[in-house]
Amino acid sequence: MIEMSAIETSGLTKAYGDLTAVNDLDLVVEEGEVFGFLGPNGAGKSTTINMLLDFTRPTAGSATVLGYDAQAEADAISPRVGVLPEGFDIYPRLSGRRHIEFAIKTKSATDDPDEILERAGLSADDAARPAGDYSKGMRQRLATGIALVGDPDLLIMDEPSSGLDPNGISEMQDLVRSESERGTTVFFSSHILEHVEAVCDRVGVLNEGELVAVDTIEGLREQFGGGATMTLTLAGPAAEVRAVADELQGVTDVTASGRTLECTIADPAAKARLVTELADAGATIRDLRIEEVSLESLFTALTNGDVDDSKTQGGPADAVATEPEVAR
Ligand SMILES: Nc1ncnc2c1ncn2[C@@H]1O[C@H](COP(=O)(O)OP(=O)(O)OP(=O)(O)O)[C@@H](O)[C@H]1O
Repeated sequence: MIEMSAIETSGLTKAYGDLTAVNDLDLVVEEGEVFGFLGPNGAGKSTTINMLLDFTRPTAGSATVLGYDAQAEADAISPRVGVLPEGFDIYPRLSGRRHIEFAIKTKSATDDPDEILERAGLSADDAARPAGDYSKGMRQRLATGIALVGDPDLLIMDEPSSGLDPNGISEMQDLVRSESERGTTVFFSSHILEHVEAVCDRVGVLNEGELVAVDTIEGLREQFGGGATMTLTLAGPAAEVRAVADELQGVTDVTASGRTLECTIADPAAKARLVTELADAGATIRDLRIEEVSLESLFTALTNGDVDDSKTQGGPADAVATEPEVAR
């Protein structure tokens, strides 16, 4: 069998007049991956998804989804893809269960509605109630259930955690994990880094229509972050053992003051090595604190134009990762 990527775009571009919403996007999402598609509001995430689903036609470039051409073979794609759209309309008077039954019928699928409801996290009682009475979280679960109908090979979720409380977010993340375990590829778009990093194998960061980074979160930290800071409290004077830290590869900056040794760690593997080597040198470590580079600052650095000037247009980011959710 030929290796196939779940999503592959090549030079994918969408311009609205003077505005280039998506610019020359080359992206590969492997089968079985949970891929986070990250970017501030207006970065072009929804436009990209709309092109993958043939809701919008690209101005240039092409895309394949599950091996099919997104434009020429859209009919082959839609039955194999589950979509959780950014905004989701319900029929207020229909029960959640009826929504699911309707989706099964429309897709000519053979799913058991109860099984779908369970996977989406809607209880039988809630499923019997009119969807018009649902909370934001319950609506989101219903929309997810609908996306799961037909056992899709690819699940595309546009801002799935938008408007959810922390509990709802963690349920959504559990769902992504369990669908991924079933073998489904998940493409998860969000403007909030934390929501993405908890579930994604890799992330792609989109800014002003351009892909500014694709990597694992760990990889992004190493590539763009200032690493971690390790603060050790020793039993004796830190100056006596600071040479150990100075000489260790992956440790870039060392300060010794009193019994405190503070080290900047560039290579994650250096953390454990530092502890071992200090102990070998006879130091007693009384306490240890590690501060990772904050994810927000990483995301801000990636989307405010100072990572790679040749790729970004500069100018402030439209939004920051910590921006509170606004109801749509
Ligand atoms: N139909 C359209 N006509 C004109 N401009 C559009 C259209 N759709 C999107 N845009 C513009 O394209 C850019 C990208 O929008 P898009 O909705 O893809 O971003 P996004 O990353 O999904 O943002 P959000 O997180 O806010 O949904 C924005 O500047 C938006 O205003």
